[in-house]
Amino acid sequence: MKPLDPRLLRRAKAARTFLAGSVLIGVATGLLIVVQAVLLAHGIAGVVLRGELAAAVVWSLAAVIVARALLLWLQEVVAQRTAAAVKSTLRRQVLDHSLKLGPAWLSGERSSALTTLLTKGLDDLDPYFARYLPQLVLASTVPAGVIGWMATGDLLAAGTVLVTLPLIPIFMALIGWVTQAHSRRRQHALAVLAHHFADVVSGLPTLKLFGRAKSQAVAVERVTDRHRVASMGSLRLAFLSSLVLELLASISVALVAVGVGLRLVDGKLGLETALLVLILAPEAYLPLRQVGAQFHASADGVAASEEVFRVLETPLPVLGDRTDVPDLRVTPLHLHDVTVAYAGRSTPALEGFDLELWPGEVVALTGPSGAGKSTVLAALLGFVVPERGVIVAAGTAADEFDPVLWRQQFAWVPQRPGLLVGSIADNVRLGRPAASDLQVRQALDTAGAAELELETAVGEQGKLLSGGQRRRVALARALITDAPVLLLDEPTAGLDADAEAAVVASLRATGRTALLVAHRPALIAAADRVVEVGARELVTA
Ligand SMILES: Nc1ncnc2c1ncn2[C@@H]1O[C@H](COP(=O)(O)OP(=O)(O)OP(=O)(O)O)[C@@H](O)[C@H]1O
Repeated sequence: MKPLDPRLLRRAKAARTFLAGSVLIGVATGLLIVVQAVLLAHGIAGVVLRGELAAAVVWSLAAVIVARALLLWLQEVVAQRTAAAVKSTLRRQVLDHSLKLGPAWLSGERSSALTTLLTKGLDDLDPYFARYLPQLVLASTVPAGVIGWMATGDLLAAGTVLVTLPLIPIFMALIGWVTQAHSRRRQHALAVLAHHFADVVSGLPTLKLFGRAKSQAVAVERVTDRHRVASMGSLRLAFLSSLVLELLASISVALVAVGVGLRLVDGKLGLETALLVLILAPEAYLPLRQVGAQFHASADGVAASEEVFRVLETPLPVLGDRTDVPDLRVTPLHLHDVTVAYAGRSTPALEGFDLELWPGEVVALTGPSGAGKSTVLAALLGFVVPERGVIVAAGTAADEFDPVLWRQQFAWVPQRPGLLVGSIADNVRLGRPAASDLQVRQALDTAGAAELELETAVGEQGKLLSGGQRRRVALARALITDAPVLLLDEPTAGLDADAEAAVVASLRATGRTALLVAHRPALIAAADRVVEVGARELVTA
């Protein structure tokens, strides 16, 4: 684990400003430490040798202490604000990047692990900014100033500190290697715990039905235990390494003290200089020791930020930028030899697929489960990039167009439509935010959802609605757009025969081009053409 990840500075502007501010505060703190030691040594020597304590020394000492307290407060305030700014910057960047990587990438990630990373994971960066980084700056500024000043009074003591001081970073680096592995293990254990828990909670009704709820409780216990063991391991390591660093620093200070004491007795060193060296010696080691201690507190945050960079460094697909997207109301679409392979799969999900989609026609895609029907829709929407083959509109490959403008040509109802918390009307309006209540009502009626009230709550992921109702709300959301092509993945699943017939009739009445993934005979029969995915041949209905 690097003491300071340059990517953090590169990605978050707030971190750069903070580091610059910390260096200024670090230099000022170093100066104040030396001034404080000089004043203390002068004051104590005055009392011991002359029996007097100058008021100027007392007041100056008080001023230095107040100034140090103010610097500490300033550092804390700036650090907390920086941590908040960096976390929100990283969160925004990860969300933006995930959106650009698209649904195909997201489906390969564990959403619960990503959620944990963006919430609790990044919160672990607080101690990194509030404690570790300021201490790291102090560790690289204060010892230099302190040793330099010591050298002006006692070269031998300064030499002793100079020789023993590097031992601390060497031990810290050794401990760092071990800590890194521990932190990764802990982050992994936390991610496993998060998605295991999320899976169990979402599957609780099924588990109860099959009488497996108790055994899952045992599994959750096991995963929790693994997280506990990993956390305890990290704590053990933190305590042990603090012990080692404290011991090293104490022995080093003792070495300096013995030398100073002997020379003081021999009369080779004045009392004031000896006091100055004795006061300053621990100050040289303190920032390094503290850095070691804070390193553990922030290791989890750094591990989380590494995970963030893994996401941010996932290369984005090359996106087209042409804005002259043809109007698919009048332009046919051609899919030629389209082959799509998902990462980590040995066989392509869709192989050598050909299709012509003419304006206004209703085409049904059929084929066995897993044949690649949904993948055809994903390829049209640009969510997956074909490994081979091309999608062409008006003589131009679809991937040359700006994807946002290209997708405006389509309205999509996926197999599992994502509904947001809010009312039915809110969800339908996602298709056209300015739609009036009347237009929302009409879209719902056309989608066969006449019985649904506009203000009915849909709940999280549409959980307050039945499966069929969710699909019809999603269908209404697609219909209310003015997209010329409808891509509908089993739009009538969960509907009874009458409702299905009504939906099919109203789909036709819109006059738009529709590509339907269809299993049910009524839907297949209603299409102008049926294309079997996986068969590479067109069947006319
Ligand atoms: N994100 C993904 N990552 C890896 N493999 C995937 C992904 N999505 C789909 N697949 C695989 O690609 C193949 C085609 O999937 P697709 O969903 O297109 O099939 P489908 O014909 O729509 O199936 P169904 O009728 O069951 O919905 C399947 O073998 C599936 O396991």
